[in-house]
Amino acid sequence: MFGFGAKNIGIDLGTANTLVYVEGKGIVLNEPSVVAKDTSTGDVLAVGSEARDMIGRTPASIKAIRPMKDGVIADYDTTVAMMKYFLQKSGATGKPYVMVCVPSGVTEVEKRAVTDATRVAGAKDAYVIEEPYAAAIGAGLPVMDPTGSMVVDIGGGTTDVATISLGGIVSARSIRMAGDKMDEAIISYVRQEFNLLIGERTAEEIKMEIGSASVEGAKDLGPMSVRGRDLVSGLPKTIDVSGEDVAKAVQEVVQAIIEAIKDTLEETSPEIAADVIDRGIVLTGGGALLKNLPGVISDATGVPVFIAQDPLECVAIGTGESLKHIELMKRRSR
Ligand SMILES: Nc1ncnc2c1ncn2[C@@H]1O[C@H](COP(=O)(O)OP(=O)(O)OP(=O)(O)O)[C@@H](O)[C@H]1O
Repeated sequence: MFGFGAKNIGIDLGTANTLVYVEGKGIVLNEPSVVAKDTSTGDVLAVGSEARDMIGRTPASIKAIRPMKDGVIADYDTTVAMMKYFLQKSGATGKPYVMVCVPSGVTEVEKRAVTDATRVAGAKDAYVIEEPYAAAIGAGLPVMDPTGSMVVDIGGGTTDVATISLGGIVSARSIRMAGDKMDEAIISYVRQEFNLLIGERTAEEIKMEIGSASVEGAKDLGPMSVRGRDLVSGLPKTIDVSGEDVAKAVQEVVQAIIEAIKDTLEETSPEIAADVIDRGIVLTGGGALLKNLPGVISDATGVPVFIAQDPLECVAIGTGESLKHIELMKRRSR
């Protein structure tokens, strides 16, 4: 922990993870977007990693809450409590100006909820930046050049697809299909195929370890031993899940991501489409790490696909970089 005056701050307020970027310092905090609360008093008991470890393991008197859902605020008061904690933990002592990213295509009401929550959490003032734009900056794409770039940010709650040129978004799509939906799909697949009930943390671990975007490419992945509760006997049970099982489970989400990319490409001008073919599509966000995803997207679109360096940090880095233009951003987001 360290203290600093009112420096500008960038926050990637994600459905799965929140990252805080302090101007001049870089990323100083990266924690799960989870809050544990006492259900009777409403008191906050833990935030971040400590609270995440409680998911699925809390007694009736404690609830582990993920206050963001599908990229937007689902529980306002809990989001404020979480942001306040993260700002303090990042060492913010004065009242900073804060830039927060939001998925493209969110409503004005959803945007206002984010800026209000940030002010209530301690910001002097708050502004928003669109997530795919921040992701593109963080991935090092030439956003200001007269050349088209395409970025696909696959987070926990949303997949944001955008083409960018000359400092602005040319076309964009945001779908509420990303990492969380993959976890849900794995939970229902395991329930249907194996009569086994597993928790969301387990599903996420399975996805990260043996998840694959292509069934073909999953042959060498797994098997992985998975523990849960047998739906018939009600008792704990261990089963083996194969990479192909997981690939089949996440197919619907992968196809939805591909459709969003195709739709966005179809909407762009021939010049930008040509630039994207030349330069390729860049993937950011934690979902970009799903095995075989670049190959599957490339096969479906005919465009080369790359994963950005540090995909989980691109949005936070881009939000932080955009603080350099905070005066312009203030005018733009008004
Ligand atoms: N190796 C991996 N394979 C597959 N998925 C992964 C991997 N690592 C992380 N993820 C997934 O990435 C998601 C989190 O990514 P990220 O932190 O970019 O999202 P976020 O910014 O919190 O969400 P959003 O942008 O929707 O608000 C989670 O669903 C997580 O399970």
